[in-house]
Amino acid sequence: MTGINKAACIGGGVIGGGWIARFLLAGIDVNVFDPHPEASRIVGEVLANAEKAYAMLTGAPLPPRGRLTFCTTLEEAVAGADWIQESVPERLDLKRGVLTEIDAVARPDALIGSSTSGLLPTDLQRDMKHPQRLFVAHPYNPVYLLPLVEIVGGEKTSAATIRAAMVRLAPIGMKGVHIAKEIEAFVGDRLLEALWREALWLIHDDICTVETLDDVIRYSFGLRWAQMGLFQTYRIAGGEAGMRHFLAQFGPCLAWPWTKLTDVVDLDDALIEKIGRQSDEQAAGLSIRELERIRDENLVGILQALKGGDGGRGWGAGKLLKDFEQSLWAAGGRATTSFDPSKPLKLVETKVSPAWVDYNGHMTEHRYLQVFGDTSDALLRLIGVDLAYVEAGQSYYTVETHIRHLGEAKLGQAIHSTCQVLDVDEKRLHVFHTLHDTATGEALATAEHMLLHVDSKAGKAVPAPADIIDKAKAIARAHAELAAPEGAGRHVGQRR
Ligand SMILES: NC(=O)C1=CN([C@@H]2O[C@H](COP(=O)(O)OP(=O)(O)OC[C@H]3O[C@@H](n4cnc5c(N)ncnc54)[C@H](O)[C@@H]3O)[C@@H](O)[C@H]2O)C=CC1
Ligand SMILES: C[N+](C)(C)CC(=O)CC(=O)[O-]
Repeated sequence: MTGINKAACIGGGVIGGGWIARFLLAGIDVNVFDPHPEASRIVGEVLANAEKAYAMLTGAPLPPRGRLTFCTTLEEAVAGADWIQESVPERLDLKRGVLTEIDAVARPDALIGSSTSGLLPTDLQRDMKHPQRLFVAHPYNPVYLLPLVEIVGGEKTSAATIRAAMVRLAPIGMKGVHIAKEIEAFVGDRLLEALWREALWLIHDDICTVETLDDVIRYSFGLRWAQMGLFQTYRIAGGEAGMRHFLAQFGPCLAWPWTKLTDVVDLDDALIEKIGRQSDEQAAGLSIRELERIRDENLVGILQALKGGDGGRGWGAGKLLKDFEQSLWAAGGRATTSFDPSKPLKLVETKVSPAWVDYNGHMTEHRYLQVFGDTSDALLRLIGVDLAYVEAGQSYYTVETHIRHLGEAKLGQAIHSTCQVLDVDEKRLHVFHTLHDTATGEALATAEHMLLHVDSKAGKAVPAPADIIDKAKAIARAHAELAAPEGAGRHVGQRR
């Protein structure tokens, strides 16, 4: 088994809530145990954020959302789960107690991950009867958008557990990295804490305010780090001589008195008050929920930009997103498998993402083509032209497109596309797509395309196989009974 069938989340706060959303939106049923009286409200709010973000992140067909169940005992929550994620507060005694309780009632083959930010798995597994299945699965906030999970084993964790944990992350759109040796705070939080310690000194010593410090990050290396890490960035900074030159030039600076990294600032009342006040000023009245919305929209935009990186192949977290989407398309998800012949096919449902909006405040031109292209792709999958078919050497290429813009699609608006197949022959597929406002049904744009069946290696049009043509013709026959779409056959400059 390489996927998670049922998950249990013990603790449903900031991180537990993020895990719950990640699992549910990947189609996995989740049981939750959290004694907090408002746990279901808090989880509900995180889930609502996650759903908004996913609607903007991807047009790929997500599986039906998993079932969410709040349980009154830990035992009830853990029953039947094959991945149990502990996300209770960061206290060794509390986590040990909870993990030992999980261990006593979990399925023998269940994997048990801890979200701890820095505790050693060896310490966490000390009292467990089956410690071989406990590992650290350290995520990043927001768990539903940031894909990384640091997987760390303790002295008693089995190699099989680590392998099993790693393979189960890809199907939920995450990237596991196995940290070879356990160490407090692993890799990510080691780095973040070094930065955090130095940042607190800079505020303490009145070198800058929290806002200036954040500006220094987000207008410079913060942007770089989303797409290349520290070492690849510095390799480039070494110029043509690369990393070795970089180390020769900047290595000696490490011995200069640049940092206070080894000292820990005293977070006394005065410093807490100073940081709190400056942080309030920086927030300028925005609530945590509003800041989360802005953060999520920005992360969606960055992930989408990275999906188009490296010449469209996708780069880093964007490549991971692209691969995840391909697996969603391959799995079919919500894609139409049977169709109602009395209507055009409804093929793509999505929301207008922040990265799609232009200076006019509405969806920019090329995103229309993107949605219409996705609509053609969905139609092709429906008639059997899927990734395996394309990899085997044949495909359909779009050779002509005419888009009409009839209305405006605004940020966050729910939209969907429909397709009417106008004509099919052995090489050609003539389609008419319409983009609708989902709330009103209003047509926002139409696109008419001619697609040609090609042998990709030979680079020339060839007849499609009979089974593909038969499926396309069955749809075209049904669609021939519908009224011809208004606007079909129009060209630019034509009188209405
Ligand atoms: N907040 C962050 O940025 C990150 C936190 N983490 C780690 O995730 C874990 C959870 O942290 P947060 O979600 O931030 O804390 P949180 O305080 O938001 O949530 C903790 C939740 O655990 C619940 N809880 C307490 N005792 C419990 C018990 N015995 N059984 C079940 N639930 C219980 C609480 O009611 C609360 O809802 C910690 O280990 C933390 O280090 C990891 C990555 C990032
Ligand atoms: C502050 N923190 C140590 C809990 C942060 C993390 O563990 C990871 C993150 O999301 O920054």
